[in-house]
Amino acid sequence: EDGYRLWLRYEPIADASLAKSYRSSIGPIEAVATSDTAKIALAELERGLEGLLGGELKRTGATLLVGTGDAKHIAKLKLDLSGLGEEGYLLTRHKKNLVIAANTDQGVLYGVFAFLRQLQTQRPLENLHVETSPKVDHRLLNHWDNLTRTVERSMAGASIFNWFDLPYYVEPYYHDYARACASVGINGTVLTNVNSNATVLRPQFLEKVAALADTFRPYGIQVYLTARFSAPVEIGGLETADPLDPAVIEWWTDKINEIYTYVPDFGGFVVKANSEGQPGPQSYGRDHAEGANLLARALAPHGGFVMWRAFVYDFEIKEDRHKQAYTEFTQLDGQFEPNVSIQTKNGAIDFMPREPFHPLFGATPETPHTLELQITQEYMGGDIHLVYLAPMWEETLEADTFARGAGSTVAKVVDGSVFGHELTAIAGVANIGNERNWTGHPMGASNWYAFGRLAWDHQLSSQEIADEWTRMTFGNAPDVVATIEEMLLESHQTVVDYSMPLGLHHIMYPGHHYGPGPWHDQGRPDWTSTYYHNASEDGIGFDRTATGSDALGQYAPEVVEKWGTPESIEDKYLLWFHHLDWDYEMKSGKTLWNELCLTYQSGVDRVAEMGQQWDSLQGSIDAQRHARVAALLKRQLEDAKFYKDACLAYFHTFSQRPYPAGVNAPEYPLEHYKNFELYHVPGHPGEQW
Ligand SMILES: CO[C@H]1[C@H](O)[C@@H](O)[C@H](O)O[C@@H]1C(=O)O
Repeated sequence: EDGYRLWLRYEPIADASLAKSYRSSIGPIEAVATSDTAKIALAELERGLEGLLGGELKRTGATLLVGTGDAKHIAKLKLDLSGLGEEGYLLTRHKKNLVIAANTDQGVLYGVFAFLRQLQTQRPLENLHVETSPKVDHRLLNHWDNLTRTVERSMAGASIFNWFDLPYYVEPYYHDYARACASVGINGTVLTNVNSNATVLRPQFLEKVAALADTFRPYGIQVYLTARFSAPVEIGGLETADPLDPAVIEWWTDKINEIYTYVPDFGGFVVKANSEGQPGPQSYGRDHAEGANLLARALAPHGGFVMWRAFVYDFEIKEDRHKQAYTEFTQLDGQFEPNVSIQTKNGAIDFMPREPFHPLFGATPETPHTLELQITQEYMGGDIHLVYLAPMWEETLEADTFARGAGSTVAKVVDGSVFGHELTAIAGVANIGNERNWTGHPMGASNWYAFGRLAWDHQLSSQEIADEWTRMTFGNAPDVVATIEEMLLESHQTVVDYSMPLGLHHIMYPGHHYGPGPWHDQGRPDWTSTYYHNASEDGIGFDRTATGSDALGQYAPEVVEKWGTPESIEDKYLLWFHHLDWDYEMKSGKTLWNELCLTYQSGVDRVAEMGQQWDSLQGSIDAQRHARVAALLKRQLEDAKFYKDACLAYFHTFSQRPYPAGVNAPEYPLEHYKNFELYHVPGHPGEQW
């Protein structure tokens, strides 16, 4: 399977004159490789150059100088590496020599990947000067992987972590996973699902965790786990998990000390507490801070930290779900230990195709936030639909919270600069499994790649990242690059348009979350589609202004002003905050009903166009990957039509207005879509085993 190599393909550079010029700039490598990390870096560099340019004998340039500032051959260059920190690197030219330098071997490894990326994307080396260090310290994948190897919400096969064979057998592909992560700067991985039980904390499993940690360490990847709050009861034999109970405190302290005997550089925990049925401190009349601090205090002496999730809503429904996290966490600001970060999804509901940024960003000056993004496409077609997510992440990162005046973007809250936080982290829920190409959809790898790149530098644009990934993955032929880039960059808006346009949300089919279910009433409002779209003869949309749930009131006044009226808010968030008449006149001059129909239709049309664009690349891309994407685009087109038809057929029962010209009316009556329960999805990826 050709996709296995991801973006690290190192195919020979096809352009002969470019290859020649590279060969004349890059000669033998001078490096000191004593640590495992340095050895990996050197091997990667040799492998990359060999693949891209051919063996060393073909290269005629001056010595490529690689190493840390204290190595003799680097020290004598007198480079200023003072701004690079622990992980940054410098790519530069010193007289005739090209240089890859850093303060640590880890920085050198990142520098090597970056240097190879220059060649893979065919950038000139004449004036090479790249100096960069990560804006966020902890850049993690979160695996929603269960110990049984099922994966929640991902469709790319079973979990890559083979808990059955560990620690005896360490799969060679763990190295490939770590290498891919390191190549984009990911430096942490949470091995277990936030919904996991406590089993992984048993000694027999800690041995397995240690084997993985040992494998990942030379790639600069720290291992983290999820901590089930009721572990002291489940595996510790205690009667309570009350975070203030001395026996509980002692149990966690011992457990954490024990973990560090297995994994001396263990990163810490992610915790889902008092959410969707998970146990938590509130089960004992305590609050999130008391729960988080229990773990944080025991981790602190070892340097670990806690990512306490803000994705909280529980069986007792208190208010618009949009508001709950803000209500609970703003009250606790200032009460968390310094090694606690609140892990907050990009939006306040749940990884919808598009969400306005979460109002918690900027609202807890004393407590840092780990931004949680979803790389897996839970509500966006799983590993079947082509959706490049970086534009969506960019939208969140660039959103202005106004917490300390204009320019207090979510990115700057997360990177610590708005409130001066030291602890900075960003997490992405992984989309990989044991599919031979890791992600199922060959284009899904673009999201793994983009996550790492953005976590390192949130100022990179989604366009730049798409360009890099496309060149590295499919080659530099201009038509291939231009076509794929356009497909990628428009794909997120496309999925929004054919599924939940104009600020609609949470109207997916329950369970598998793959297809539409706007008619669904699940007996509790926070899970029910009809609650979120609120369609009736009177119109559609969720009034979250002061006349409604007033979730809008949780944002800064500047945001309230912008989003507070249907006239001033961007169309893309309109129905998220406003309930409007079907005949409401949109900015385009069309009625809301007509605009809704036309937007759904344009999403479908765009998928059809993507199919044609992809067909035009036949012969320019290897047959295997071409065929797979072509086949998936066919299914995506069917699905997009189904989504549109089901939603329009349903909304039409309320609007009772004709379909505007240019919109294909649903093929079947509403019942057809309602009865299509499983929607080609064999079970649902949320299943717990
Ligand atoms: C891991 O559980 C997930 C769950 O599958 C998903 O449907 C939900 O919306 O979000 C949860 C969460 O983020 O905790």
